[in-house]
Amino acid sequence: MSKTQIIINAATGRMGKELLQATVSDRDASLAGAVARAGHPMVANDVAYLIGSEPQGVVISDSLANELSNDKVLIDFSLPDYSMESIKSAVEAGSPVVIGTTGYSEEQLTQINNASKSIPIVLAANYSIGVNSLIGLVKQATKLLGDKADIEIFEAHHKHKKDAPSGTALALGEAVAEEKGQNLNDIAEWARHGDAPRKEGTVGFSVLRAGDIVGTHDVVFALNGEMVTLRHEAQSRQCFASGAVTAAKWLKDKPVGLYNMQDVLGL
Ligand SMILES: NC(=O)C1=CN([C@@H]2O[C@H](COP(=O)(O)OP(=O)(O)OC[C@H]3O[C@@H](n4cnc5c(N)ncnc54)[C@H](OP(=O)(O)O)[C@@H]3O)[C@@H](O)[C@H]2O)C=CC1
Ligand SMILES: O=C(O)C1=N[C@H](C(=O)O)C[C@H](O)C1
Repeated sequence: MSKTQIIINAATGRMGKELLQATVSDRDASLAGAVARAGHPMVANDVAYLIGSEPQGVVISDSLANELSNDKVLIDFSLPDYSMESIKSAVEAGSPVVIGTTGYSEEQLTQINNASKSIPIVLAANYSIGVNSLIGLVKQATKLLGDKADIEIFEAHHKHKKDAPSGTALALGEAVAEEKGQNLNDIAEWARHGDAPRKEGTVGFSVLRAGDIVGTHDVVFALNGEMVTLRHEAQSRQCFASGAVTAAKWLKDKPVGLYNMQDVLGL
């Protein structure tokens, strides 16, 4: 079986570097390109400078369009506006895309859905096997306790994270809402301040941003006198990066369409 050729977008980012490392370490993948912002000091250098490895023979480019082709899978963990431009380039080139970026608007999500009519796309707020298993556990707990318990979702991330709540917290909230047969927007309490008692049947969200926390998510089911907490704690970014490379290998020969990490893992 031929190796999956992968292009890493936003290669100089926290996840970009982790994705380069995961790609070069995977025996069934080959790093076919790496892209950074035009003017970034790393452009025109070998990716080895970003991951502290032997030279890889892959020079960091500042033009995504020049790197893309339909036999290469793009992995994009960047920021929503730039990511949308990148997905447009992928549609023009016919390249499959694994999207890890979070914080999209409803309109951007609709555009991604439209793009998936031309190219295969995996979209997931979290590529770790742990979080994707947690989603199933949360559905099960909601089935058992959802009509009796107060459900709260807490997430903690590093101080540089831009979007809140995290994409993963939203996906966990969607899992609860789906199991309750409701829309998340109808039952979510996004913030509390001042005179703000809990409303029956809502799902409360709380967010912490501090230091270099990689990512922690709790889903709490609180009853009178007892509480069940389901927690995922990422101890490094490796779990996200290796999951995204797994998704790229899975996506390579798939028909056009929009997939998620549950599809990739067969969960
Ligand atoms: N799905 C998952 O499993 C995970 C998702 N994420 C998500 O991935 C995304 C990235 O996270 P992280 O790596 O921590 O963030 P960083 O801020 O470290 O990286 C963002 C990258 O995007 C690049 N970028 C942004 N705008 C542009 C632009 N206009 N042109 C070119 N490059 C651009 C930045 O380049 P520059 O530095 O030059 O500005 C940077 O390399 C976030 O949305 C995060 O939530 C994170 C972890 C796991
Ligand atoms: O920005 C991050 O770091 C992370 N973002 C993703 C999210 O928004 O859920 C996944 C992970 O928690 C790390």
